[in-house]
Amino acid sequence: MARKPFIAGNWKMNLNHLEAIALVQKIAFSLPEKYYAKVDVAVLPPFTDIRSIQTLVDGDKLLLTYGAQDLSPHDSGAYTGDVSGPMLAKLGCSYVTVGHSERREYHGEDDELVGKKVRAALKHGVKPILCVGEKLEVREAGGHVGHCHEQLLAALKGLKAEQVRDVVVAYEPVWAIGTGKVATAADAEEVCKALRGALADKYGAEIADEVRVLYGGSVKSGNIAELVACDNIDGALVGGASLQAEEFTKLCALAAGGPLP
Ligand SMILES: O=C(CO)COP(=O)(O)O
Repeated sequence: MARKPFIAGNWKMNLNHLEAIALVQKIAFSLPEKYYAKVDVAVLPPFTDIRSIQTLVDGDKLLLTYGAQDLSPHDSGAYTGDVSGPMLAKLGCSYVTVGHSERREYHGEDDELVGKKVRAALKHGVKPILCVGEKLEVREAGGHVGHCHEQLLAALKGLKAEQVRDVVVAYEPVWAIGTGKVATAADAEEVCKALRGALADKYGAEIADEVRVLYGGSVKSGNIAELVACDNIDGALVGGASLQAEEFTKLCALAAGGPLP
């Protein structure tokens, strides 16, 4: 089946709500509506920006969607500093990243917690973008496919096949994030193909065929075309390049198959 490419901009801890409005306005202005027939585009800003973006997207009826970068596994309660799935749903979030390597590294998130967050997102109709990826030493030892496979299945544990349809998987090799070292298209395809294969074995070919598998790690307008040309790479989770309107627009247009606007 032909999966529609998907480009998600993970802003990480960048841009206040005023800067967020300016960036989304620029993207909306420079990427004409016709491109959205061929590519889905989302931005994933910090929590403090989401309400402003919701107002802008709703007010101007933009085709771009948005989401968050994390959520609590709980729906409400005494969890100081956390933000819940129902809160994100109320803000119109379509997506939430879960299991990003920066959360695994700086907040000690393990596969069990990541799995709880995946379930919390699905419960409230927010699609989780489940990130998996190996560190450099794992790749050098040749363990990358096995490592990502394990992270994927551990986070999806307990889900019904029907629920897995709504999960987006993102393969983000840790050594390629923010380093300018992009995995070659062949390296990325090897893992994305294996992840889709694991989904097919566990949940059936039909579901595996539908799930979008993204690549992330130093994606730019200069390398997006060869990545999305791979059979099993359905788009990208973009960090640094998603903070520049012109570069991000170019990248989205190329993922749509061009031409540049
Ligand atoms: O972590 C990433 C997206 O989630 C990738 O970040 P960069 O595109 O800045 O390498």
